[in-house]
Formats: sequence, C-alpha cells, structure tokens
Amino acid sequence: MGFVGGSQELVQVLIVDADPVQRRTVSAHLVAQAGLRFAPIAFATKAEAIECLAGHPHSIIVADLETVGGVGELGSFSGHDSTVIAMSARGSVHAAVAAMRAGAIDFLPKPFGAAALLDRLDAAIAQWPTAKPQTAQPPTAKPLESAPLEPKLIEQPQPMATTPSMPREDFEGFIGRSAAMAVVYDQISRIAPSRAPVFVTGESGTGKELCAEAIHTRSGRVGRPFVAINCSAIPKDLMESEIFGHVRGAFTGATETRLGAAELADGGTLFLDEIGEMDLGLQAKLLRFIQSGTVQRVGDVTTRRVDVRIVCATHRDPFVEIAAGRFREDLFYRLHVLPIQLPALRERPEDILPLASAFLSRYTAEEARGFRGFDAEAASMLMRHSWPGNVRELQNAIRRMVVLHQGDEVTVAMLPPTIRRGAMAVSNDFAAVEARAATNIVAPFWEQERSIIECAVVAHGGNIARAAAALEISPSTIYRKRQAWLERRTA
Ligand SMILES: Nc1ncnc2c1ncn2[C@@H]1O[C@H](COP(=O)(O)OP(=O)(O)OP(=O)(O)O)[C@@H](O)[C@H]1O
Repeated sequence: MGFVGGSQELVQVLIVDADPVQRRTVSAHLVAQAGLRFAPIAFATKAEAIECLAGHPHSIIVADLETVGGVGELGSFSGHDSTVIAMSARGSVHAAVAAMRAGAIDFLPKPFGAAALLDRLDAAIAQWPTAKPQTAQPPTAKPLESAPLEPKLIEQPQPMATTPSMPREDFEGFIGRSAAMAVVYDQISRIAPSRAPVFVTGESGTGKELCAEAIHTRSGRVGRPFVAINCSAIPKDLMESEIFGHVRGAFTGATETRLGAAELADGGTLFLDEIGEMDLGLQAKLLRFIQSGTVQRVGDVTTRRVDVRIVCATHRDPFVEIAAGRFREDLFYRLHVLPIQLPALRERPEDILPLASAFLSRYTAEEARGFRGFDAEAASMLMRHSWPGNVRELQNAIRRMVVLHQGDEVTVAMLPPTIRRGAMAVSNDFAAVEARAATNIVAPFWEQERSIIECAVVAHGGNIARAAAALEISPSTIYRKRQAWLERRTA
C-alpha cells in the first residue's frame, strides 16, 4: 500500500504513552505498516493529548493506562467525539473490562505487534457512524512535545509546477516536532531578545545556521542585518579583514577601504560559524572586540563602536578544543553565555519522515516532478538509516533522488546506495524483530542482543573489529558475549 492514497482519508491517531520507545514503536508501526491511512501524533502526557484534541476532534486515542493515571482518567478524553483504545503492560481480563466500562472501545495488552494494533484500529473505525468525519486536519497547533511521524505533510495531491504546496514549518524555518527540537525552539524563543552571545553546538548538518537565523528573526534586531561568516571557509590571513575590514593600502591588494562583517552587521547579528577553526591570534582580537564593543579595521589607527549580537557555532566539542589549546578559554567563557545544543537527527527519529516529506514536496515542486510520497518500504528504510550527515544528508539525498527519478511514489530502488547500504546492515535483524512483533512474541533481551550483534558481524564480513566499531562497542564485548551465549547453550 502506498504512503499516500488519493481516495483514502487520514485518521488521526493520538498515542499517549510516557515511554518514548513505546511512542516511537507505535508510531512507526502505523507509518510503516499502514501507509497513509493513519496520521500518528504521540504525546508523553494526557494533558498534551487533550490540548491537541481540542483542534482534532474525531481522533482515535491509543492511551496507556499507566500514563493517563488509570481507567478512572479515560473519561477525560470524552467530549471530543473521539474513540479511545486503552493499552497496558498490566494487561488482564479485569483491566480490559474496567477500561471498557470506563468508555474505551477496546483494550490492547502490552506488548503488542503492528498487526494487533491495526486490527483494533480497523475495528474501531468500523464501529463509527458513517456520518462521522474522519479526515485528519492539517496541524494548526504550535510545536507540541513529541509529535512524531507526520505523513500529513505530503497528503496534498500537488498539481506540480503550477501551484506547489510548500511544506509547513514548525518553527522559524525548522521542520520537526520531536521533544528534543521542542526544547530547542523554546530555548531560541527565550534567549532571542537578549543581547548576550549565543554558543550553538551540534554535529554538522543539524541546523546551526538555521538556529542563528531563527535567533535573529525572533530578536528585536529583525530588519537589521544578519551577517554570517564561515571561519573554516576563509583563508587564515584574510580572516581578520573579513571580520574587521581594512583601510586602503593596509596590505597588498587592499586597493580600497572595505567594511568587515562586524561593521556590516551593526545593529543586527553577526554569525561566526565554525568558530573552532579560528586562528588563536584572531581569537585574541575577537575577545578584545567583544570586551570593548569597538572594531579596528586592519591598517587603521582609529576604533569604531558597533552594536552587534554575536551568535557563534561549532561542530567540535569546545571543551576538547580548550584542553588541546586550540580554543582560548577566556574567549569561550565570553561567548558561552547562552548555549544551545542541537540534537543529531538519529537522536530524534520521529523527525525523519516529516523532514523527508517536506524536502520531497519542495524539490518535487522545484523540479516539476510528480512525487506524492514514499512507499512503506522506502519510508521504513529512511527511518533505519543513521544519518551521520544529519538533516543536510537527508536533504541532499531527497534532492538527488527527485532529480534522478520520476514517479508517483518514492521506492527503495530510488534511494541513494549509501542509505540502502546503511539500512541493509540492520535489515535482517529488523525483519526478525518486525516478524516477532507481528506475532506478539517478544524474545528475551539476550536473544535480541545476540541477533543485533551477529547481524553486524555478518554485515561486516565476519570482521569483529569493524562490527564492534559500527555498533560503538569494544571488540572484547563481542567476544565476551559470544562466550556467554555458548555457555548458556551448553548449560
Ligand atoms: N530542522 C530542520 N528543518 C528544516 N531544514 C533544516 C533543519 N535542520 C537543518 N536544515 C537544513 O539543512 C541544511 C543544513 O543546515 P545548517 O547549514 O543550518 O547546518 P549546520 O549545522 O550549520 O551545518 P555545518 O556545521 O555543516 O555548517 C540547511 O539547508 C538547512 O536549511
């Protein structure tokens, strides 16, 4: 089944579970197994789900009894013309009867697999009066905590090239409603109005520049310049003049006086990207600039006062850089007043599909293609990739795919080989887990761990060292565990 179905309508499913793994698993079941029949949004608390219900009546709520505070709390979902399916790890006939007496239409004992979940959802829909509206509405709310996997972004059929539907943003250019990004949006909103420097860290491609722009947009400086300088892209001997400017004749080739980024940003924001790459001598000059609020153009004797808000970023660990003597500690503490850490994409897998869908819409429109979504297998492969290059890697992968292919739905064969290879390394194991989940059988932890490790060893051609590196464990852990499994078998 396709990820976007022209005739089918989306049913909003609100998952309420305090356990992030459960939230992710249930959402992934719905997206990967049911195409675009269901639009899952996950919540860690009952209160958040109820807040969302106000804007999305006629939803199905899959509520964990322990999270919502017991069967007595199920009644709080009533009044929105919604349907409740209760779930619980303490599944018993007694709990099921109590939940259904309290208004739930069905009960799922945990753990359950995708098949059991889809059965219950289909049964719930079958009981709806035919007049009941079922279509999920486009989201209206501001970013909510932990709202993952939102295939709604690609639900609109797009008459390409004429009226492209532009992807929705969740916050100032950012897409992603994971709890980790909600924290970032909150931090940006709170620190933006201040004049104090901001220090953004995060792996390459996590959106550090986007973050700097969002800070500028949300500050009182919007409408004034935002000037970005990438300290790793400019030759060392030109860097000082790029930041502070120069006067005519200051050095060979300085045929005219030129303003630097600091003066150009006067009244606005100066973004110093990859500050970790800045030469130590220039770091001293930057420190003087921050302390005095004045710049001195190269070759000039006078100083000029400028009013800039500094946002800087690095993909390196600043503490490691300080310890190695590559970053001045005094400068660091001047800049590290308001820190923001951007999470890697693999730490917020619920953002992968909404980002992929948004990029697909954008590039489909730009390249006048007809893509409307991902098929279930391609969506699941995107979810399984570890995205070492973060959002930039995902963006480039989708762009490349759109340029090179035509079609209605993105299939696995269209995805770049790097993504297919990455996902293959875990696919055997993933398939085994999916099969187990479908039959409701959960294997013991040691058995699952063994399957992950052996799968990695096979994927790396039997090379223990490489498998261990891929799993981010030591080779001795693999040897030790293998010995333990052997002893278990012979016991
Ligand atoms: N959450 C997001 N939503 C939408 N687009 C994003 C998001 N995060 C990053 N991007 C996009 O990904 C690309 C890379 O982001 P950006 O340049 O801000 O990353 P970066 O962390 O500064 O990378 P680097 O360290 O390599 O300079 C940009 O095109 C940006 O617009």
